[in-house]
Amino acid sequence: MSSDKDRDSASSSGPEIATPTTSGPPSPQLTASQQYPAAPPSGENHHHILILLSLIYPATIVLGSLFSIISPIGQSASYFSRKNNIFNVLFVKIGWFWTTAAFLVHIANLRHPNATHARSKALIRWGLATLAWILVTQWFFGPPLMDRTFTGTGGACRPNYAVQPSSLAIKAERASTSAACKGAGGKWDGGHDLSGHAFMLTHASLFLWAETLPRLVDSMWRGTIGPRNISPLMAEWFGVHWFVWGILGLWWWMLLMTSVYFHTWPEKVSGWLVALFEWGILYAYMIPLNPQARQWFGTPTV
Ligand SMILES: CCCCCCCCCCCCCCCC(=O)SCCNC(=O)CCNC(=O)[C@H](O)C(C)(C)COP(=O)(O)O
Ligand SMILES: Nc1ncnc2c1ncn2[C@@H]1O[C@H](COP(=O)(O)O)[C@@H](OP(=O)(O)O)[C@H]1O
Repeated sequence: MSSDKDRDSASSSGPEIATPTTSGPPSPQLTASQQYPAAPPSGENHHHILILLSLIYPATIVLGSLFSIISPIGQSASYFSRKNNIFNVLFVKIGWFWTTAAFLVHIANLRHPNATHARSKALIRWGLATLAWILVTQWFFGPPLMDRTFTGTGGACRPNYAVQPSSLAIKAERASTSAACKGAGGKWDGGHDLSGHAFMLTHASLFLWAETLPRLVDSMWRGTIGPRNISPLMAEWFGVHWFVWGILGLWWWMLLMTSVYFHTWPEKVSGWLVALFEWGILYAYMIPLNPQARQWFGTPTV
């Protein structure tokens, strides 16, 4: 665990400050009535809150999966058990787009004294999260990791000769990705089918929490302990945080629905575990514990 001393010494050579402190200069955009009467939560507090928040996702997978076994509601069809439900089609299926849009709205509104520098570091962190998403779900020097896991554990695209024209059946037989298999009308069958939804929804949520937590905590702190100037605070919630909260809420609900209606236990758990990988290295380990990493990747800020 890094101390605040470490953190300060790392940030003294650059502007990667997690939150404003009483010793640092107040943001020029804050009026006198908005100045901080006491220190807002430190980077170390953010780290602890982030680790606690990350537990929401395995808990959701466990609860959803148990519900699907125990409850008659979980075993019967519902709107959310349909793959073509509007939230799946319009949001989750292009989930990285929505996550990126919410993140961009957040960094466009940073009120850090050196917001340009803070934004460029945030974009580097987004680039790393995007790379992880691409490698797992889109492309890994050919088929993505989730499809390689599937074929590596004995899965394959099985054509249906009874109903498919032979040209399509041959295409299905040769398919090495789930997208190509589906396109050729085959059945992606037999291997460990890591849940792309469990991966993407957890990965995107953890990324958004890590990036926006200092600002969310700071807003909450100013709304309770800090200066009670309600109108700028309301403007902050509705102008900045609404999009992030909306996406985080929707991703949580859709993860619950995936847990209730789709996949096996091991497939959901492996999707969740893979989602922890890049996030865990960057946000749970390197940024809090390694001053050099903070120089390279910056620190999520207000
Ligand atoms: C009102 C305010 C609006 C503010 C708008 C701000 C400006 C927005 C500009 C945003 C630019 C974003 C650029 C982002 C680049 C992208 O990420 S585009 C890629 C979009 N694609 C996806 O998100 C696909 C996500 N889906 C998947 O990965 C998979 O479908 C899945 C979820 C893993 C499931 O796999 P299946 O095989 O389908 O089961
Ligand atoms: N919450 C959810 N709502 C609707 N469909 C979901 C879902 N979670 C998973 N699915 C569907 O279940 C299949 C496997 O998902 P995944 O492997 O990404 O977890 C996918 O079907 P399709 O690929 O036919 O769309 C996906 O759309």
